[in-house]
Amino acid sequence: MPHSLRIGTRASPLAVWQAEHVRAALLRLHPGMAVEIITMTTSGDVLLDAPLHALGGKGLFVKEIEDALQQQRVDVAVHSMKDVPALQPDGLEIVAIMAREDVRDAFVSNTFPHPDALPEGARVGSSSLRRRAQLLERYPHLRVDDLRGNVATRLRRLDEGHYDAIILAAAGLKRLGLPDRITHLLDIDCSLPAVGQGAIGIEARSDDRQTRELLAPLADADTQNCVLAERSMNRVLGGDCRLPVAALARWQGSQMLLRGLVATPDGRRVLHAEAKGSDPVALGMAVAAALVAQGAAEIIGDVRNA
Ligand SMILES: NCc1[nH]cc(CCC(=O)O)c1CC(=O)O
Repeated sequence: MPHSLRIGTRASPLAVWQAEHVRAALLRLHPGMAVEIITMTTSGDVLLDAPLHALGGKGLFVKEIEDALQQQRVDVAVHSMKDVPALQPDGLEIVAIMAREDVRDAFVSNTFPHPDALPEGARVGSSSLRRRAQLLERYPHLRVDDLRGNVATRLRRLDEGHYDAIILAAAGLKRLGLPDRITHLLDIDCSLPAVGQGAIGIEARSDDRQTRELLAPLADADTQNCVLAERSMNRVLGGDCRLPVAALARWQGSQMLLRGLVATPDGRRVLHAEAKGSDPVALGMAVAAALVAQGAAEIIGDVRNA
């Protein structure tokens, strides 16, 4: 057992909470181990003015941390799986995905109890094309405006009156001890979550066997298979968190049910597909193929070129 381990993470309060969650789990297994958390700023944190989907390059929130991992400045990287691109860089591996928090999106408003209550022209803050598309499909009378920044920043912008409501991941609000800010949890039929939403991923160097073995027990097999299925779908579609792509896998007995969605950002075309299976990679590929058969590749191509 190494006597010390360095965890790299973004500096946002949510990211630090997640890194501390990993540290606490490690210390339960190995009391007395020295686990240091090293925070870093990523380009996703710096480039706050541009809407997320307009920024080139994938993995804005993970790249700098992965660089530190490859350069051995840290031994472990902790990420929100939602922010981890479909393709892994050479030499790095997600060695464990922990048990999932609430996967749903949360509607947060100081005025309106439910999105049904939003009047014509109400302003909803979200920079996610996935959330925008699903909101506009159901509520075409709304105005969806960009909103970036960490959870506290977004809540402050809402409280300052820049928006009538905002949409955030329930997982982030719960982890930060802010569940009271959730006005209404959106059913997955209204807002299918992002690939990997609510799951924490732990990454290490592929050749660092000792660290990998240390981390392996933190994995939750059920969550890991679900996230694997979602990511398998996303990999086929070439999706990342900037695209209007959603997926959620859940266990139903001995099988997973994977639901996938691809939409135009205006919500006028929304493609759905679902399938059941127990092999996560095959399941993801099957749902992706069903979406492609309905025109998903064209929608994604148009968004990329926009
Ligand atoms: N894109 C930022 C991000 N990455 C992960 C979460 C929430 C936590 C999670 O989904 O695990 C958030 C904030 C949000 O979408 O509201």
